[in-house]
Amino acid sequence: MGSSSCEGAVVIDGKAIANSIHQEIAQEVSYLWNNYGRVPGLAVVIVGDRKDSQTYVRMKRKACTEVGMKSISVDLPGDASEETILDHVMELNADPEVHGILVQLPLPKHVNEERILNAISIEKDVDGFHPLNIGKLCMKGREPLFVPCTPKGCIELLLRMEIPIKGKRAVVVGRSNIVGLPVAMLLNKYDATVSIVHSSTTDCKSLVKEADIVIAAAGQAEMVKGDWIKPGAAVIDVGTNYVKDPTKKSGQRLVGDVDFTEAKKVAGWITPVPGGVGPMTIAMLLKNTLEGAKRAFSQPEDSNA
Ligand SMILES: Nc1nc(=O)c2c([nH]1)NC[C@@H]1CN(c3ccc(C(=O)N[C@@H](CCC(=O)O)C(=O)O)cc3)C=[N+]21
Repeated sequence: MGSSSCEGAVVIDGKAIANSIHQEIAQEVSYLWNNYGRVPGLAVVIVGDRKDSQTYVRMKRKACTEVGMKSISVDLPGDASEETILDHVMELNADPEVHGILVQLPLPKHVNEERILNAISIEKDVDGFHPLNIGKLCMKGREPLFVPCTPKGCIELLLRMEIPIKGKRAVVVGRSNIVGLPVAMLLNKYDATVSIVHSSTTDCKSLVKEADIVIAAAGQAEMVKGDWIKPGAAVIDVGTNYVKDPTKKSGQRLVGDVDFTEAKKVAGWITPVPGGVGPMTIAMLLKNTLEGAKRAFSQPEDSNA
């Protein structure tokens, strides 16, 4: 399970792997219900009506209820003030039925994103975006309370496909706070030798070509070409770029940061878009929420315990 291959690389079936993780989580949720009489709760906050954000938020809320968790929805108008959003975060921080808080990004331009993310209780920071959680992720011998979902999903794919990490060369394309940087730090924790390439790197291609593991997270449609890939490498494509496609009813098509058709011919493993990292991001969000709930339930001072 979890892969298929006819020509070239093994295509990693992220959707199938995410589905089996959902099943594992659903079992743990029913165990918690049977033993504690409580279920994990995930609050998803959305500000404004961006179409892509609404799609992702809908998927997160649906996945949450499907595994038996409680979904708490906070939908605010695009002109909601920073104070209003902060008030909602504070209320969720104090709510004993909420174990995870996700504020969908990007926030409207008038809102200071950093201020909102800093206000989320680190015990409920299921996105893993709080600076304290990111800081611990980077430090030797320290463990954050939560690892960011997309980076955690990339590692989970490598682990479940039994792709070796220790001692291997990994190259991360992109250095965003939510994917590139944390995934590089995680690969470092798993003892890969990690390089990060970005918009100011002079020769991305030759660096990527040395990699046993490539994580493409630059947000540039199909920028990683087939001839950038070392034969047999594992290629994990984090990109979610919508490009114009007049042959589609919607007029657009979702593509990754990797030229899939060409890279598949040389890689050892490759993730498709869609159906690769995307579903894993949601599976890891549920996993983080479950972990947060288990920590809360095992605390004697927890108000509902
Ligand atoms: N606070 C916050 N946390 C996030 O984790 C977060 C966020 N903000 N803002 C936006 C990005 C994006 N993101 C995705 C989640 C699932 C898919 C996913 O499941 N994609 C499907 C396809 C979906 C489609 O067809 O549009 C797939 O790749 O197969 C993609 C992207 C989470 N993000």
